[in-house]
Amino acid sequence: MVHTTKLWEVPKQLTFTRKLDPDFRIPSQDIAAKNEDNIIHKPRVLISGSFSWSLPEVRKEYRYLTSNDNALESLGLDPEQVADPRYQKVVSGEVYAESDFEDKGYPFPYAQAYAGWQFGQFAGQLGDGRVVNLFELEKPTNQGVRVPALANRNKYEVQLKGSGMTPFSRFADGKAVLRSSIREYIISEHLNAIGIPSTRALSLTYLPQTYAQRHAAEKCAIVSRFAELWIRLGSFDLYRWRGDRDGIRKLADYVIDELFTIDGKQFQHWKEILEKKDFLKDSSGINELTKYDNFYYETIVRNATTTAIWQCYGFLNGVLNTDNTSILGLSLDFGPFSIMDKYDPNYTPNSEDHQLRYGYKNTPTSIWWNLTRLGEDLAELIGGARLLDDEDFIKGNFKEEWEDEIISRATTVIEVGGEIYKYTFTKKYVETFFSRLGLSHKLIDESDPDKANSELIAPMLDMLYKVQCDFNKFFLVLQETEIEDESRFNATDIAETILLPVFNEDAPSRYDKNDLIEEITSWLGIFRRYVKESRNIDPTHSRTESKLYNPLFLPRNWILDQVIKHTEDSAGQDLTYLKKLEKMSSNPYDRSKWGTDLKELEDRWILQGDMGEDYAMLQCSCSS
Ligand SMILES: Nc1ncnc2c1ncn2[C@@H]1O[C@H](COP(=O)(O)OP(=O)(O)OP(=O)(O)O)[C@@H](O)[C@H]1O
Repeated sequence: MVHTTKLWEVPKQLTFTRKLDPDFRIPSQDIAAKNEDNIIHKPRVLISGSFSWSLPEVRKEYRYLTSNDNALESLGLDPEQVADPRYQKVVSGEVYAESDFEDKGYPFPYAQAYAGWQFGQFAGQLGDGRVVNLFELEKPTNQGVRVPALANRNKYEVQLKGSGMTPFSRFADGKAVLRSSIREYIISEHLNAIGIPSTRALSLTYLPQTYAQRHAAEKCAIVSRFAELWIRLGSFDLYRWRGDRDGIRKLADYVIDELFTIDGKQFQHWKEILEKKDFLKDSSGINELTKYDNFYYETIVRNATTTAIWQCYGFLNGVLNTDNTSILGLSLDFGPFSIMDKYDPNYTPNSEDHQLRYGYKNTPTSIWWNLTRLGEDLAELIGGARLLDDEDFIKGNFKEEWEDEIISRATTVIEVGGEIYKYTFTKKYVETFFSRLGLSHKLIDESDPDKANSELIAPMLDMLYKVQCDFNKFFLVLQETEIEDESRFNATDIAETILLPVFNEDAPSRYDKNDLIEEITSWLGIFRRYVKESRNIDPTHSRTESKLYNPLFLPRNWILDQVIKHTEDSAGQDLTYLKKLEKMSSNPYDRSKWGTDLKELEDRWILQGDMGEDYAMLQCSCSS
């Protein structure tokens, strides 16, 4: 579908600021516009309120670099407009340097308040320290993007990252460097294109005269990005910390009304997903679910789903604090992320995460840990189901005699949530690996998805750990390998001649090659049985469907580093590498969209694990 809408012409609104309370020091946009004592950019702790009005800081020079075609499509925007200065001034925030921006239809921007648990410790108030939220855009009716329809909001919230200081900047500078901005810009759209729920990135603007001190002085940039909602688990942590019962309820009602309600009825996506399981069967006291219980379970199911898909693609965020965990289960905030090159449960891309808290094997438990904090934030709402209409409860006149009942019910709701999380995670994990292996989901026993995990997937990962081949390439090679034809199937041959070269023979291995061949052969036998059963149970299913799930290209760390260096060295003048990476990572299943330029570079970038040890399993720091 060809869109003709121009960004500077579409109606723009804000819902968050209408439904939630402002910082009481800046109660109106007029006061923010006066900006006495630079209050909209000065860090401080808010004693109340969900947001502060703020404006992007004005920079000396803005140089528009690029926009993502899939993102333009999702927003229903005309792709031709990106060359127009009116478009470029919106996505860089430059338009807000003009005093008449409100007359032109742009609402006054704001920064959200939130808090967070970081590496297991409560960090107090955080908030959008280098982000301003600009406006909402209606989604076009025909969405051409291949992402699970998790959210049901008919609009996106657009914001800028790296746009300067806000009341939430704490001790930092409000800036984002070009390096981290390129990384976020590329990975957001790559994840979305793979089919992993994610916040999205629309554009990248370079600030050639703005520097930030990181390891060295680095040039800065601004990413414009969008999501159905930018609320994090940490948003709820803030109100609990403040002891603000009314704030928690308002925020929960906002999320429920905006996201989990269709035609006035609360949407119970989680119940549809878990149709076959009755999690409440053995839990006395919570048979009647309130809207807050449903909201909590919805958030659990969405996060379990996303976490499972991350694991199947080896994606690691690197910093999964509650302020980086989305209420909607979107991948969010891309710092030291990576896509794991070789299967290693102990891998973390974050060079500062010495405890491996956010390493591969600890990711599912870390997200559940965060969701437990959310359960505690919501404890009075999920525990006080019987009291939800009580006037004293609503007004926050808490009575001691309620306490036991609230604690007991909230504990049960959270415990049931744990079961829901475990089951949803396992089911999605097995389903996603089945898709990558070209197997029909009909083979999965819904009452016990773990069975296929222990029979097929766990041994596969064990084998991949020992063999240390490239994780993604394994699926690509396997999907091209004949498995079913009896006359052509010889597991040992396949192990030796087809799979072993992929298995990086030169890499040092603690395991004997013959033992490895035996293990591969044995696993191929199990896999072959699954392939046959898959065809028997679901004759319409074809193994080639795996091509829709196995990306031909991944933006690995070394590729990102190369593109960043090339773009930085040319001071943002030579965008050829960036544009090439953008095309390949936004269309990872479709080579025909990669363009005809830089073919040699393309050939190197798709070598997957064959680049050698120096290019694999790289780490980076949080500095951004
Ligand atoms: N350079 C900076 N200037 C101001 N605030 C910052 C800066 N870097 C990080 N922060 C703030 O510190 C907190 C944690 O930072 P983190 O790196 O997780 O988030 P972020 O990448 O800035 O933002 P987001 O989560 O919105 O992508 C956030 O509140 C963030 O706004």
